[in-house]
Amino acid sequence: MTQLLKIDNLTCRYDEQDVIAGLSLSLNEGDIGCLLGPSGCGKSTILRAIAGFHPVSGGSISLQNNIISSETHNVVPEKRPVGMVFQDYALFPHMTIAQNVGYGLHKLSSQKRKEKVAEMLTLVNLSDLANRYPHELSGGQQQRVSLARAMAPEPSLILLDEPFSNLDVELRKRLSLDIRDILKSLNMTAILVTHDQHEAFAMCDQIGVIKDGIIQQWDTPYNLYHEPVNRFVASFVGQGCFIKGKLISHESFETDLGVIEGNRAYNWEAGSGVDILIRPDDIVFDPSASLSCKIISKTFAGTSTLYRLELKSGAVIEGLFPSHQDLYIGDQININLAADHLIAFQWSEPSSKTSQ
Ligand SMILES: Nc1ncnc2c1ncn2[C@@H]1O[C@H](COP(=O)(O)OP(=O)(O)OP(=O)(O)O)[C@@H](O)[C@H]1O
Repeated sequence: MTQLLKIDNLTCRYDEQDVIAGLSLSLNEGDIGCLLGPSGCGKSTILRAIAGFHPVSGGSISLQNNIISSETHNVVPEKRPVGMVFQDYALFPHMTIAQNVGYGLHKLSSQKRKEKVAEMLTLVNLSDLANRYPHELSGGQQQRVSLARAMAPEPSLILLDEPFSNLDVELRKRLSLDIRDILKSLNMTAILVTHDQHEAFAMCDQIGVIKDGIIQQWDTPYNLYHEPVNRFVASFVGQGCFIKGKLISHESFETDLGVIEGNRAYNWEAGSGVDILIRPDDIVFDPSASLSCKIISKTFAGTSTLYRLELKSGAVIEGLFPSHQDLYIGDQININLAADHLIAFQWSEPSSKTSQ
């Protein structure tokens, strides 16, 4: 695997105030990375720094082993092999779709430009609309044009800044998968900025969860969900809640769900107080199980239903059960814990989301 992008100890500031602090990550060629985090955490600033629109006040950004941004060296945006796709599509309204896609191809002969535009429009499945103007297209079609325009000059890296946020939920889902397929078919490397974790999970190979300008974890979607490195990532990514427990051996805890075994060793002292992350899919409805709880609320979600469950101790957890089994608020039911990945945090760490 060849590394394409390397961000090393990056610091960016506005008005003397650091908004990105010591951020490092790397992305391999052909991978789709994601910057995920709450509003204002610094995602767009990082993307703007990679594109060359925001100066770097510390650290560096390298593309194909060449530094493109540092405190002392800044390659201008138009000289960077980087394409951008914006939230509002940013198409030129007075140009046809074909002219928009061909905009960055002025170095090619007119024949080659025509061929490239046709190739790109075929790729995004819009060949029939080449002579229309942007206002004659739907939002999803305009965003596909925007992607075709960004890809046409064959940049090394595509940056996508909240590209689906103007679209409705169903279209977002479909288009994010379409765009992933298109990028993968060309082995393009890309970075997506979003605050929507479902989009990040569906599209990306690597995701960086960012809080207050600091990257908390840069990892695969699977690891972010199952192996979050801290409480913020555990709370921000996926659903779940924490139950209180006590470490009784390096791998087992005494909790309101009984004694539970982890899949990793914790080197804390026996008796240490911990919060244990319980995902809704870790809880299995099982009439023959010995652990009982009461349903206090339910949210229907199509193929599954999310139940809030109160344990005898008063602690509340969530369980996600297939919706063909309809259970009622107030029902006393029996459950099992089936967690392959048990994540615990010591009480000394600041708590952000607990069940009690
Ligand atoms: N031009 C500016 N001048 C001063 N501060 C700014 C400026 N632009 C952004 N900021 C601040 O920098 C921080 C990071 O902003 P940024 O836009 O990168 O966040 P974001 O994660 O992309 O947010 P969102 O998801 O809301 O777009 C925020 O605290 C924001 O208020």
